[in-house]
Formats: sequence, C-alpha cells, structure tokens
Amino acid sequence: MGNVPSAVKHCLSYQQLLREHLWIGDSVAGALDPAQLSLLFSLHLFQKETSGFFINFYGTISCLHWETPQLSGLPEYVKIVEVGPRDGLQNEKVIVPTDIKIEFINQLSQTGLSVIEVTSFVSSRWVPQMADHSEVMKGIHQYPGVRYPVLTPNLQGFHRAVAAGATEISVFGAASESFSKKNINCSIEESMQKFEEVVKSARHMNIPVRGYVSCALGCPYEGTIIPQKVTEVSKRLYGMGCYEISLGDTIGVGTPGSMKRMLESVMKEIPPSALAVHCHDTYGQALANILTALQMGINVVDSAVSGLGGCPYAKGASGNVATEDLIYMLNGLGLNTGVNLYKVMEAGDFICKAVNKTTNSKVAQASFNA
Ligand SMILES: CC(C)(COP(=O)([O-])OP(=O)([O-])OC[C@H]1O[C@@H](n2cnc3c(N)ncnc32)[C@H](O)[C@@H]1OP(=O)([O-])[O-])[C@@H](O)C(=O)NCCC(=O)NCCSC(=O)C[C@@](C)(O)CC(=O)[O-]
Repeated sequence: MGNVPSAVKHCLSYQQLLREHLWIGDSVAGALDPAQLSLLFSLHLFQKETSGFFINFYGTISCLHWETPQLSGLPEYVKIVEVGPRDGLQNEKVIVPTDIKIEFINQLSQTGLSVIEVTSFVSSRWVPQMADHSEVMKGIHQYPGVRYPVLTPNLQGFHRAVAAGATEISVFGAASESFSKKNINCSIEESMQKFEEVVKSARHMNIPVRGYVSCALGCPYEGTIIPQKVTEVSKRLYGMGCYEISLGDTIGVGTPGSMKRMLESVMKEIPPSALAVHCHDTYGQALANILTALQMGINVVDSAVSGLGGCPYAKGASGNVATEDLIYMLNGLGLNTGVNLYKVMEAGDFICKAVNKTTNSKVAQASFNA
C-alpha cells in the first residue's frame, strides 16, 4: 500500500473501522453510553444522506456505511445458527478441553447470536471430540434469549441430552444412502424410524426438533444427489414434526446453480420459512450459495465462527462458511442479524488461539492483519 494516501489507508483498515464504528452489527447499541448512542443516531441520519461516506469518531471520512437493501427478494432479518462449538470442534484433530469449549460458548452467547449449537450426544467411539457433551451442556451459562440445541441421533442420545439440560435438539439424516451408513451406521429408512421415535418423545416434552439433511448438494461417496431425493428426505423430517429443515452442503461442492435447483424442488413441499441452509466452503462457493438461498426466501443460515468445521465421516469436507464473513456480507446488504461482528471476531480469535490454528475467516484475516 506504499502509494496509497493515508485517508484511503484508513478506509482499508477494517479492524480500525470495527473499533471506531461499533455499530457494525446491530446488537451493540445497548453497550454504548448515551453520548455514543446520540452520535450513532446522528451518524445514521448522516449516512442516509451521504450514500456511503460518513465522518467517524475522529472526524475523518470512512467508507463503510449502513446500506439499505440493494438486491430484490431479500429478507429483512436473517437468523444465524452458530454451529462452531459442535460442527466446528467435532472435526478438530485435537480434543478441545471442556473448559475451553464452555468459555467459547459463553463468549458466543454475548455476541447477539440467538442460536448456538452446543454439542452432540453421539457415541464417543464414533466422535471422541464430543465425548464431554454432558459436561459442556451442564457447564455453559444459558443466556436469556439464546437457544442451545444439541444433536441427538437416537433415543439414547435424546435421553442423555435431556438429562444434561438440553431444551432443543436436532436429528441428522442424509439424502445419500452411503453417507447415512458411514455417518450413523444405518440406512435412510432406518434413520427415519429412529428419528420418528426421537421426535415423538421430544414432542411429549415440548422440546422443539430441528432436522438436518446432509449431502443436499453432493455426497463424498455417491457424487451427485438428485434434488428429488433431498426433497423426499426433507419432507419426511418435516412431516414427522421437525420445525426447521437445515439443508447441508456437507462437502461444499454446491454452486448457486445447484443450490437453486435443489431449493426449487424442496420448496414444492416445504415453505421457505421452515428451511435453512448449511454451507461448507470447500470450493469457495458458500457465500454465493447462501445469497442464492436468501434471494429465494430463506432467512435462516448456519455458520461457524472462524470457518471451523467439517464432518469426520465426510472425507474432504472443509470448514463451514465463517460466521464473520457471513455477517460482513449481510451487513453490507443492509440485512439485520442482531449480531455484533466485532464480538464474534473476538470469540473466533479466542478459539483459534486455543486450538492453535489460523482463522479461515477472510474478514478476520483482513482485520487482524490490517
Ligand atoms: C448413531 C450412532 C450412535 C450409531 O452407532 P452404532 O454403533 O450403530 O450404535 P448401536 O445402537 O449399535 O450401539 C452400539 C454402541 O453405541 C452406543 N450408543 C448408541 N447410541 C449412542 C449415543 N447416542 N450416544 C452414546 N452411545 C451410543 C450403545 O450404547 C452401544 O454401546 P456398547 O453397548 O457397545 O458399549 C453412531 O453412528 C454415531 O454416534 N454417529 C455419529 C456420527 C456423527 O456425529 N457425525 C457428525 C455429525 S453429522 C454432521 O456433521 C453433518 C451436519 C449435521 O453438520 C450437516 C452437514 O454438514 O451436512
């Protein structure tokens, strides 16, 4: 950046912008003192009139602004389901200590996120990284307004989850026979029978159940998965009482084209208000795929802080879309998430240091390296 004028350099330092403009993300207003709030309000008014430029706390011009929605068909609010503590940490080579997991989840709880997937009540022989599920569930501080779902593959997992204090669960199926066998050791049909039992028990206890459909855009063992198969499995889960179906691009091979075709098929059976997308970023398509889904009426998106994640039974799968990158895009589109980007970046920094890895979030990389 040798020849770049200092005013422009200032604009390019996103970390500085984050520090100086705490209103990036919506939920921070409560953390500001009255003087800052009043400044925020006047700046917001100023922004509206200056279409893209505003004066920051130090009186210099910055290039970031709160935009009004610019693309058609987008929702006003997007609910982010943070899956980092579960999907993220299940795939780490090292077993993350329980107290680090608890601290990580407690930090995420203070970012404005309304849903944080905490752990999974699966067999520790299959996924040793989640063996401390009960300790994590019992150890976290449950903040008001935040929901803490956990994964339960069968009744055994469900009962353990409830005993540990879980009040929301997810069952996880697949649109691929081979993946179902590798991941949960049963066929799709057998998995549906197990999920029926879980959902029935959960309903008796007023516990909401979410349903995942893995391999919605491709399978590590079978390759292409036809949209009709995804629709069929989604319909079964929705029909048995799952309130939301999260469509997983487990190995991150989808494109906006395949996302659109798959969603068109699924939406013939399930309203977009009951659908979510869960995009891994192996081929760098996750944000584009999410934008496609948003334009088609979906307003729930799964993501993992720092782009952590992957399924141990999906060879070649890389991390999820990073929550930081998702929020950055949604903020830029003028969509409300209620989540404070800066606080999410701090939680990401915490967990990356704890597991000794560099973040996969482009936004965090750009900011912390600025
Ligand atoms: C489903 C099972 C348990 C079947 O495993 P199984 O071996 O077929 O189970 P089983 O019923 O035959 O029982 C065998 C042993 O497992 C025990 N067992 C049975 N159930 C449980 C349980 N819930 N918790 C703890 N232990 C359990 C059971 O007690 C018994 O113990 P033993 O008598 O031999 O000592 C196994 O295959 C498993 O744990 N799989 C989990 C795999 C997993 O967690 N994958 C990652 C999550 S999915 C994902 O990441 C994708 C997603 C959701 O993110 C979306 C996307 O990206 O696409």
